[in-house]
Formats: sequence, structure tokens, C-alpha cells
Amino acid sequence: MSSEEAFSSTITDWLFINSWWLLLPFIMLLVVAAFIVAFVLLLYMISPLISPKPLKLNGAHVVVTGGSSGIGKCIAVECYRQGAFITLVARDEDKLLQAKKEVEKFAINDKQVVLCISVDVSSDYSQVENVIKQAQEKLGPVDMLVNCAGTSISGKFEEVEVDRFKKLMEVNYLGSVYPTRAVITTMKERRMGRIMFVSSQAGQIGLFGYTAYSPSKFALRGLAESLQMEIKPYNIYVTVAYPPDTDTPGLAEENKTKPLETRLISETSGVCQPDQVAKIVVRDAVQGNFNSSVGPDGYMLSALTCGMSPVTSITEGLQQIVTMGLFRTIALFYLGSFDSIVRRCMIQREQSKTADKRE
Ligand SMILES: NC(=O)C1=CN([C@@H]2O[C@H](COP(=O)(O)OP(=O)(O)OC[C@H]3O[C@@H](n4cnc5c(N)ncnc54)[C@H](OP(=O)(O)O)[C@@H]3O)[C@@H](O)[C@H]2O)C=CC1
Ligand SMILES: CCCCCCCCCCCCCCCC(=O)[C@@H](N)CO
Repeated sequence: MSSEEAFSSTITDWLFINSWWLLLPFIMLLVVAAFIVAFVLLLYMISPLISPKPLKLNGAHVVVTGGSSGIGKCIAVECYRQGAFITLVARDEDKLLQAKKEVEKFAINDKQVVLCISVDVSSDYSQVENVIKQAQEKLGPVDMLVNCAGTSISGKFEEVEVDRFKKLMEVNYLGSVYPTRAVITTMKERRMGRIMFVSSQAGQIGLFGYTAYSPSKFALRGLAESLQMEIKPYNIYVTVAYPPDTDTPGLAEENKTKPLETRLISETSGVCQPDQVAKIVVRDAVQGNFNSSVGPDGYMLSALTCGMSPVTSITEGLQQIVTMGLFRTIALFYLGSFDSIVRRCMIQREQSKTADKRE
């Protein structure tokens, strides 16, 4: 008796049946069940990867906080060039009017409007709510909100004024919560919309000199992830943008007091132009991508820090799976070089201090 016959006769003996083919229906049932389980598992894996329908910017109402300068102004221009109606929100009225004029140059039809409203997005929720109401009365419901108002301070932890920690959380974090809170109900009712948070590469990695700034940008990621899970069934998509250093009045201001370490470390990913950044982040928001990164370092940082953040396309998911280990390996070298920058700067400072004393 061959081993196969021995095996089938053991099974048939064991099940008290006289022929193994009586098992055939059960085997078929098992196979079908396995297929169903595999199919359901596949559906579960694929369902978060299905991309949303792109937003049509032509005729849409886009509100840009921080739209009077730098990245925000370029985002407004980018949306206006695609036919959107724009509301610019910031504090300084002169800067707002100046920005309005610049944006209006890029009109593609004579119906387009640029509205300016002055408010501090971080101080009082009811004021922000009012501003959004005014904007909706004039230009209709908000289709896309861009939270770009923000500011930065760099300096060693013990040298940053204590009240700056609060200030940055207020402007960068609460200043994004308030406008979002003011638009969300209408977006949910209309079952459509886009919300962008402008974080920073310093919202993905904590760096020397950014003990006050980084946490306020990390916070946006937590807000964005939680909010996205709530509003995805309403067809509203959240985008978090992580730009590197970008050539804006804000960066020029920050550079005046930037520690040498922070400057040397930030130089790793170079300086971008705000119109380039705007093109990329607007494209990602239109497509409904959760993550928007700029440049090769930005791409690596985003893949590396994706964690449990939402995925918006099959390619994105696959790229993250495949590249994670490799990018962590590269990251170890970066971290080593950052440590050595910090050490070298410290030694240099100490040497110049002792030299000063001797003189
Ligand atoms: N430039 C860079 O290197 C990078 C910048 N970012 C982020 O991008 C965003 C824009 O930066 P950038 O273009 O450089 O900045 P700018 O300083 O050039 O512009 C900031 C804008 O925000 C407005 N703003 C600031 N505070 C408030 C407030 N409390 N209420 C309402 N509006 C406010 C400003 O207008 P006003 O002062 O009149 O209110 C201005 O329109 C910021 O969130 C920044 O953190 C991220 C990565 C890199
Ligand atoms: C595989 C791993 C790759 C790692 C690459 C790491 C690169 C780190 C560079 C960080 C630059 C931080 C810029 C902050 C810009 C900013 O927000 C302020 N300028 C605002 O004014």
C-alpha cells in the first residue's frame, strides 16, 4: 500500500466513512470559505486605499489663513489661477490689500473675487466664526480651508521666553483649530470639502532650536489624523503639508535669531521657493492626499514617519511598506551628522569663550 492510500484509509477509518470522496463536498466548502475570507481581508486592506474624487477648484471658494504673505499668498495665487474664489485671512490690513492686488493679477475669468478679512485666528473663537460667516455670505460655502497662518521662533530651550511656548501653540495650533471648527459643520452638511494644515518638516522631526516651534507643528498632525477619521464618511479630506525651509518673509524673520546648529541642520533639506511649495500642496489637497511632502528629503521623512496615518492611494501604501527599512537606515546617518553638528558647535563655543577670557 502506497503512503497516499494509507493516508486516505486512515482518514476514512477515522471518520467512519467508507470512501474518501464522500469528503469532497466538505473540502469544496472549505475552499470556498477560504476564498471568501481572503476576499474580505483584501477588501479591508484596499478600502482605505481608495482615492477620493479630486476637488474642482474652478468656481470653488477657498479660504486661506495667513494668505497675505509667503506660502499662504502663493497658495492663494495657485488656487486663483485654477479659477477659485479666494478669501484671504490675516491680521495686517495693508498687507492683505497688497496681497489681494497680487493675487488678482492671476485671474482666469472676470467673475473671480478676492475677499480680505482681518482677524487674529488665534485669540477668540467667536471672532473667527464671524469671519467665516461673513466669507460664506459673500462667496458661498467654503470648499477648501487652508490653515497657513503661523509663525516660528527658534532658540535654545532655556533661552526662549517662557510665554513664547504658549504663543506658538496659540497661533500655530489653536489658530488652525478655530477656522476648521468654524467650517466643519457646513462641510459635513454638504458632504464635501478639503482642509489643509500647513505643518513643517519640523513637525515630523524635533530639531535643535525648535523646542517651542516643533510641538506646535506636531500637534497639527494629531488633530489632522483624529479629524480625518471623523469626517472621511462625509467625503471631506484632510491634508497635512510638511514644507522644508521656504524663502518667505517669515523665514527671513526667523533667521535673525536662529542658532547656528539649527541653521546647519536645516540646510540638509535646502531652501524652497514658496510658489513651488504652493503647487505641490495644492495639488495634494485637491487630490485628497493626507500627506503632502516637498522635495526628496521631505519624501523620505514622510514615508519614515507615516505611522498610523491614513493612506490615500495603493502606490503610497506600497511605497511605505517597501521603503521604511531603507529610509530608517539612511536616517541613522542623518541623525549621526546632526549630533556631530551639535557637538562641534558646542566645542567651538567653549573654545571661543576661553579665548575671550584669556584676552
Ligand atoms: N517659511 C518656512 O520656512 C516654512 C514655513 N512653514 C509654515 O508655513 C506657514 C507660513 O509661513 P511663511 O509663509 O513663512 O510665513 P509669513 O510670516 O511669511 O506669513 C505668515 C502669514 O500668517 C499671518 N498670520 C500670522 N499670525 C497670524 C494670526 N495670529 N492671525 C492671523 N494671521 C496670522 C501673517 O499675517 P499677519 O502677520 O498680518 O497676521 C501672514 O499672512 C507657517 O505656518 C509656517 O510655520 C512651514 C515650513 C517652512
Ligand atoms: C531618511 C531621513 C531623511 C531625513 C531628512 C532630515 C532633514 C531635516 C531637515 C529639517 C528642516 C526643518 C525645516 C523647518 C522649516 C520651518 O518650519 C521653519 N523655517 C519655519 O519658519
